[in-house]
Amino acid sequence: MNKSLLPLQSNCGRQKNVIGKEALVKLLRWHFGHSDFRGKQLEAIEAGLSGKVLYMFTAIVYYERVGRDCFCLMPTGGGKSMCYQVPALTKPGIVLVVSPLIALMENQVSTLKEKRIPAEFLSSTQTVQVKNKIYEDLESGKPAVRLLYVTPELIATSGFMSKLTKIHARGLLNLIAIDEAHCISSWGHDFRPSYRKLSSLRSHFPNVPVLALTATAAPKVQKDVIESLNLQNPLVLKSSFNRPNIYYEVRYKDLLDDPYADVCKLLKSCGNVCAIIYCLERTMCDDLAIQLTSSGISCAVSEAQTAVEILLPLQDGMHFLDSGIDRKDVRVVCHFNIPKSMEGFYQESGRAGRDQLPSRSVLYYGVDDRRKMEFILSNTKRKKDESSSLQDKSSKKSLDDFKQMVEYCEGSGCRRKMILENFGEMVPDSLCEKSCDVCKHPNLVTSNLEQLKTATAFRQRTGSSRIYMTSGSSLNAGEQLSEFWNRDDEASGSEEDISESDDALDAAKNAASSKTSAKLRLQDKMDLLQRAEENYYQNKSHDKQVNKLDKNVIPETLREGGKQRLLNAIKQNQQMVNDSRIDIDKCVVFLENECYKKYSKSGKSFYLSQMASTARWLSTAGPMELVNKLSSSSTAPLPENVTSLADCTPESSNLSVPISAKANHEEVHDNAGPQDPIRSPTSPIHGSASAKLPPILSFSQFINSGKAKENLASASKRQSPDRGKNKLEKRMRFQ
Ligand SMILES: Nc1ncnc2c1ncn2[C@@H]1O[C@H](COP(=O)(O)OP(=O)(O)OP(=O)(O)O)[C@@H](O)[C@H]1O
Ligand SMILES: [Mg+2]
Repeated sequence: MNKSLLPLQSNCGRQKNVIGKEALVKLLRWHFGHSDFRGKQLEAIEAGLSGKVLYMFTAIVYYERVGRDCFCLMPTGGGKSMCYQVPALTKPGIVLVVSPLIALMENQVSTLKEKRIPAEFLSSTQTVQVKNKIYEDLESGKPAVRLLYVTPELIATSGFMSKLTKIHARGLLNLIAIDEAHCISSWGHDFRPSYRKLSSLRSHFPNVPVLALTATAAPKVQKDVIESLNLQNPLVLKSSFNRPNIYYEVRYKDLLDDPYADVCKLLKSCGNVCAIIYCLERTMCDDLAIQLTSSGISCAVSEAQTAVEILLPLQDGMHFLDSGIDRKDVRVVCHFNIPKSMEGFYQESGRAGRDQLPSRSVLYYGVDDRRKMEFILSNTKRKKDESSSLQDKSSKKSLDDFKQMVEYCEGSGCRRKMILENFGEMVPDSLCEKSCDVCKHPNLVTSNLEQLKTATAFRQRTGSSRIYMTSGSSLNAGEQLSEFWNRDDEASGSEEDISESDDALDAAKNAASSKTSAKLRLQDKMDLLQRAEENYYQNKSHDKQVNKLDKNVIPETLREGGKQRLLNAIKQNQQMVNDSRIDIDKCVVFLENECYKKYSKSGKSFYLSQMASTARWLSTAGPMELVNKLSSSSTAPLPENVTSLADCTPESSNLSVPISAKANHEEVHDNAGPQDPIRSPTSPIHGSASAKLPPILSFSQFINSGKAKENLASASKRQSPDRGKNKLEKRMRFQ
């Protein structure tokens, strides 16, 4: 059916409730196909349309306003958009919608256009012609557009404000909707400084109702939003935050043999569904992507979001998050690391089941993740406190917020209740109806929590925490690709320097809290880390309770998945693809083998991290960088008989690539001589001889060799004026 706008009321402003409920429901059905309003939608719509209100603007100027300011709190997927889209259909003129994301605006505008509702957005991504056309329409005196989406940045420009003022002067600005209004509050989890500028809207257009919408329920945020937007006597509407169609569950990483495998199993058991996995770091996403791919699950690492996500299945190569597609049928949302706050967790898990069908939220909780996050947050707080004489309220809040998340994971009460109470909603125990793991399997959860306690206590006693290291995610030209750390980082208090050993953690925490220890000497840090590593290896063999030896096995399927990933990374890199000197397959085999050789003893996490870093590096490096890397990695070439990816197993090649230790690089260079590593017959790619290289260093050996080297270097530095050069560009991270 060819829909057109329903006949509109043009007599608004002179009577109370300009357009009645029936007419609004009719509009809803006609344009959006929904049978009735949900939650507080109708009240929010009516607030904006309600009868004339007389306001005193200054001591002597009075003005009339049709409609009332409104603060509307509705859960994710609750239908907030309808609260400003329906009013746009009730009378000529425009509804201005401020939205934080261009992708969101584009998505909503195209959906509205499909429904033949005239909507446009203005953003930096559009051509001048398109923008001019929109402006022409707005200035025409009878604009066709009903919904105009803009960014907060545009509101701050004088050019746009003067255009808006003209529209308003002609009586055509009907409503100002501020979507995701929590972005204005520094208490919120998504603060956007540009939102602060929106406070000017209320004073510029005192008689236009403002509708602030958010799914962030913290009372502090609500107060802050209302004050910052300067809402006048707003109608405050709050819907329940309960998402009855989401089943909440926590899985304990420390009790799982392999959390990666568990995610794969979980997703496979759900069938061919759309899912999102949130991780704390991109490297972990990369690791997961490798695991999922090798398990036959199609996935992609999201580039667009600050939160790193993995999506499946890929639909015609379309990443729905990156393209801003608002999918309603996400069935599973996993958090592979504990989120920073309940607000963030609620928002992200709330992406599941926006179509109201049964869905799952699964949070993988690990004690190590918790410690890492605590360290990051206290370190951030320390830095902020040091750099500002004023107490930083937001960093203290971050720590408190995180505590609530820990309680969610470690508590034995109903998860749903916990979420809702966190948002100030008191609910009866019966509300959950066994739709969280605690209510459904109380005995199992209690036993898991007991085991978790025992395992944690055991590890505390024995100091058997693991140290996970990954390479830095952004490598500058000239930096070496390495799993170890940047020794120059020691004074920076980098958020990435996390110790997992209790000893080391305590020391690191102390470092975070005391000013003097902020300058913790590199030597101390190394000692701590070395001790942690020794503890780890000592205890590993006795660690019968948490037997994780099988974690170190790197199966062939994983290796094949990894090679495929490296191959894809090179293929993304046009320079490499177009360089006829490069034999891509052989490069892939060589690089994967390099990672395998180095990490087959240390474990899967080490291997995956290095593979992920290599893939990232490959996707952007130039051909010469690849040449340099191969030549500096080893003189050991691929055996001549290696012609395919499958040929190159550890047994079939004699590669041993100690790129982690600079000492070895230098030795290798000396042996290799200045050859072109690609063309040379003895190059890693085309060569045939296989040189015996020094053994792979353990972390302790590396440190000791580093110390020896440092002593040598400092002796030579004392003689050389060129101090500060040739620093080891190494970076360490714990995951
Ligand atoms: N009255 C209604 N009846 C049925 N479905 C509705 C109704 N109102 C909205 N919806 C549907 O609910 C879904 C979510 O709507 P919307 O995107 O507006 O939610 P939201 O509150 O803005 O969520 P978020 O916080 O994620 O932005 C959409 O698919 C929408 O079509
Ligand atoms: Mg929305």
